[in-house]
Amino acid sequence: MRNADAYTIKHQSISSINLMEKAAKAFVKVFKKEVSNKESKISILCGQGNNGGDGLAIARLLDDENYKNVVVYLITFSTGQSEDNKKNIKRLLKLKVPVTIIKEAKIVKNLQSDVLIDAILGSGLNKPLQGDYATVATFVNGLKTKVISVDVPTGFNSEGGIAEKYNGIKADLTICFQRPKINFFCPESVKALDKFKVVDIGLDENFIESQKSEWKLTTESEIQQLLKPRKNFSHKGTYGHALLVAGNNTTMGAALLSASACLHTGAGLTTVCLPQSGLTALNTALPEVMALPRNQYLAMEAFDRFSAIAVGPGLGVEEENEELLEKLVNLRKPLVLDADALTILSQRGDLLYELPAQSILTPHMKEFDRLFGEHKNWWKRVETAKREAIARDLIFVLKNQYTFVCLPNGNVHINPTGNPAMASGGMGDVLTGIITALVAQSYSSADAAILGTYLHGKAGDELAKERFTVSASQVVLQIPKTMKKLLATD
Ligand SMILES: NC(=O)C1=CN([C@@H]2O[C@H](COP(=O)(O)OP(=O)(O)OC[C@H]3O[C@@H](n4cnc5c(N)ncnc54)[C@H](O)[C@@H]3O)[C@@H](O)[C@H]2O)[C@@H](O)CC1
Repeated sequence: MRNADAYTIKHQSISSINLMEKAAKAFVKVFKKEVSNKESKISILCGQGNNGGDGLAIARLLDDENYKNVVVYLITFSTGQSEDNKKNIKRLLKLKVPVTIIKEAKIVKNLQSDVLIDAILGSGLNKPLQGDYATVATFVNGLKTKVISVDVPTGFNSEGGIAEKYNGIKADLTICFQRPKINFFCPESVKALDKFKVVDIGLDENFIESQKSEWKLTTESEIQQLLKPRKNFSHKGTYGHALLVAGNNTTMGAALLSASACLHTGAGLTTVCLPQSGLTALNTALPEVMALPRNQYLAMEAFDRFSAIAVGPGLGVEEENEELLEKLVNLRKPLVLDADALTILSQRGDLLYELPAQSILTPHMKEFDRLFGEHKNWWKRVETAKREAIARDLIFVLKNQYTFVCLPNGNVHINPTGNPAMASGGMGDVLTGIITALVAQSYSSADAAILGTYLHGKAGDELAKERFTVSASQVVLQIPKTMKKLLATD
């Protein structure tokens, strides 16, 4: 963003002070919707850098908008002051907005306001908060006032691991400029923010897009371009034959959910390789789906006819399933590996390192750590996934509210869809079914992982608009509607 900032200033003949003005305007536009009462008591805490400069410009713009009780507190714990900060203080001092200089943290302890705007430190943070800065953050967090941060909460680093003992400001809302910070997508960010909104401040988009970055936030238009419509004169053979090796006596539901997701995501044919005890349930619940009984007579030739094979949902970790997984790995065709298949792999390092290229692994945090060891935080976990994806030509779908899809080319696609209403059993089985259906329909492993993850979350988001919780079966039935809508708006 700093490069984009500099590029925009140079190539669009916009001065840095005007860019700051644009950022402040974009902030105020969202702020007005969040805090519509013009009588609200608003305290703005400003630092001495450009984040503080934004805060000063915001104070002036809120005054223009007739917010009647705006008070600015200028934090002067450091010696330097940025040029644009100086310019904005001059502009502000022409108005009647009260400005108090803060030399000691204790003044913040008793601030009386309805809303506090945090513009102390932004993306310029270069070390953890210490001394008075840390004390101010502690006092702000104790105020029980709604806190809205400018660009990033004070003390929160935009990239890299989030400290286990975060000591910065906890914001109710962060209004962030142009692009979300990568750390917003790590679960540990809950220590620093409840939600964030990204506002366009007019940085050069072509330049941003041209910048090399391994981080890609999946967008709806990319998904619309990936998604292939059904073809004229097509038939079931056109859309592949998916196999799910799944289910066990007490976990047959996982196999059914996966198979149902596969069917509804458009695989031409779906077969489940399951124990005899699941046949009645499968035939009753999903008459469209075929069965391949999983017993001692199962020959590996039976696996030749499938265009995609997933293994793991509700499989069980018994010896015979471990042997079957080994045989599947030895077929040397890409696999989709989930749940118990991942558990088996975590005990069979030899198999893990023999996985066929382009296989897709869909672990949640615990499954991932069982495979590759404990990780201190999500940043480190994603680093490992990136490294393993590159080294072994694998795709990792690291499940989380914002799932990270790590590809063999080193890119990490952050999936923006999905929500807490979906946090319930069976969701992972559904995701496996969706991804497998896409592989069966000839999507590359990378595209199937990116697209499948997006569709899964998007279907859940559509359902969550009207529901407190969303079940896995509901997501399955929503998938065809979600796909249709995405194509319709293309
Ligand atoms: N393209 C962009 O990203 C734009 C950024 N703007 C604003 O500029 C901000 C970045 O401004 P700056 O680079 O001036 O940096 P900040 O305002 O975030 O920080 C100011 C200075 O504080 C010092 N500092 C860092 N960590 C500290 C710590 N732990 N304790 C005490 N002092 C510390 C550093 O020397 C830093 O330069 C953004 O967050 C955003 O609010 C906007 O004004 C316009 C456009």
